[in-house]
Amino acid sequence: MASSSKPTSSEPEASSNLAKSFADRLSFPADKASSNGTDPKAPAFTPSKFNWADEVTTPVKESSENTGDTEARSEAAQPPQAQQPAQQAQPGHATGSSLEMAQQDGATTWLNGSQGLDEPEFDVNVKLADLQDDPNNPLYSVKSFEELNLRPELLQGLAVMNFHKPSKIQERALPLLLINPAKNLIGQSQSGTGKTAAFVLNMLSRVDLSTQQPQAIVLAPTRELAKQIAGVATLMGAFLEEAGLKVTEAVPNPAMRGQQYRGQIIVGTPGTTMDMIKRRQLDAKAVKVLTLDEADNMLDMQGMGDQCKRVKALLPQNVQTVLFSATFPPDVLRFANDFAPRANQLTLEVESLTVKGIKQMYLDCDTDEAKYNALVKFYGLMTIASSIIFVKRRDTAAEIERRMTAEGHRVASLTGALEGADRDQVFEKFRSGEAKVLITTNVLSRGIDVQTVTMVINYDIPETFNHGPDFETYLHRIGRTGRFGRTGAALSFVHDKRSWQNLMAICNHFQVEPTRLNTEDWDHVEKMLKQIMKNSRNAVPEVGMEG
Ligand SMILES: Nc1ncnc2c1ncn2[C@@H]1O[C@H](COP(=O)(O)OP(=O)(O)OP(=O)(O)O)[C@@H](O)[C@H]1O
Repeated sequence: MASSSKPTSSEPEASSNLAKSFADRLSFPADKASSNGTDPKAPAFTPSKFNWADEVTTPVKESSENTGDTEARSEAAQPPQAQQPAQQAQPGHATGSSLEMAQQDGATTWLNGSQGLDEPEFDVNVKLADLQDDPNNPLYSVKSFEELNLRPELLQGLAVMNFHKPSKIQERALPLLLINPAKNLIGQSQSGTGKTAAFVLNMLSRVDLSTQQPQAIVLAPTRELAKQIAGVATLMGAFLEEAGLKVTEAVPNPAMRGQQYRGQIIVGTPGTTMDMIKRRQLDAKAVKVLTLDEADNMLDMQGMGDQCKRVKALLPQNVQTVLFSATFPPDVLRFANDFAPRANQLTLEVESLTVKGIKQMYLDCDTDEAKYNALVKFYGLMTIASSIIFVKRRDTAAEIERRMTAEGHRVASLTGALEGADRDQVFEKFRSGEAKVLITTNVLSRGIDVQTVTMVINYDIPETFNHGPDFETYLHRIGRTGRFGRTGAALSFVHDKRSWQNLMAICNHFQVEPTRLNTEDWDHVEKMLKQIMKNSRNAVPEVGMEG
């Protein structure tokens, strides 16, 4: 539901007005004197579990290295290891097994195919095919992949993945990407709408398979996301393997020390990719496509912008530059235009950015410690298929992991404190379903595509460095659920004036009105959650896109 007021800045005064206007509408004190679920006088909590997992959405896939723990940013601490998630194909020599996987053992659901949808109890009105028939939906498509003159082997790959029709971003971006002579593209589309397939198909269409010299490079902010993209390219190109297709990861990996990086498609993090080119382990002379996924994050000069610029400077001048993200804040968009000059652009208005299938809620707590109690109550209330808890700091992640494990929950925690092999292992534990709850920092806020995720929790509201609201991170975090037309829920915890103001500023920015869950009455919370999920499943998402 869109609010009528226009988004404003994160300045304290603007925020407190916002908070007040929300408070008026939601009967909630703007100064957050706060009511609460930790109140000893609150009605006794009786956990009559309902099974969220049964009721909500679907299957599994893959993952992401980056951004922001509080203590450490980014890719810096990413040593080695190339362990692949059990279900993910081994880039470079993947295809036989990936195809087998695609054809048996429920792999089609893992491959996200539209026919692989395992419809939840309330999901009667939300069928992927229906969503792709709605012109207002970002998944809408009237055209077919066949019309794009793709290599026949790619059509076979798409069919195996159960990609029957292109989504709106694919339908619009692909003709622009595939045009000859190649043109640069800046593409924006909501989270979970299929941007990966768009840029992967472009690369797979352009590479010359008679040589294994690198010809296309994708840069992603995290180890996990690079691996995920490599997995998609390998699967989509499975039928080209015989013709010589090789997809190679450029993430920290001791096994590659001194080795040559071969393969037409290289998917890596910017630091490793740059190092490999500089050390001449990666011959970039023939590279004709450079793609940046999560491009606004990648071009952020406080983050990886410098590394990306340096990689680009090492490539041939006429390289096709392709930038994709769900978010392009205006200042980054200007920078993106310098990085990808004269690019065709597909962008969205800010009010179109949220995925309507994601129900947004918040819980009000008295103190930081009260948030933990509320978290535990919340998890006691229902069984959630898979969920991600986003926190600001590594030590918070470790503490929640310790306490939830002690309470018998199957949790995993992945922060920048972990390195290569350990990261892969923890993430695989979550992706495979062995751990139902992933506790993480912003390191995994972007790009991860694990379809069983039905709930995202903002234990800490995402903040910028100066403690203002971080709009983009919020959007990417909640976008870990509600993938490709599925429904999901996002629950944000507020506990003081700043967290409250930041959340309200974020909601106003994206013109959404979050539902307040009243922690004074957990039975009521349970009823509301049931109702919310039921309604969100019956709602048909409506989002437009500018051409
Ligand atoms: N045409 C299609 N038909 C069916 N499923 C698709 C299609 N295109 C993409 N998907 C599936 O949709 C899911 C989301 O796709 P993807 O990860 O590319 O989203 P995204 O737009 O890159 O999201 P984010 O902004 O979060 O990175 C994936 O599981 C993918 O396999």
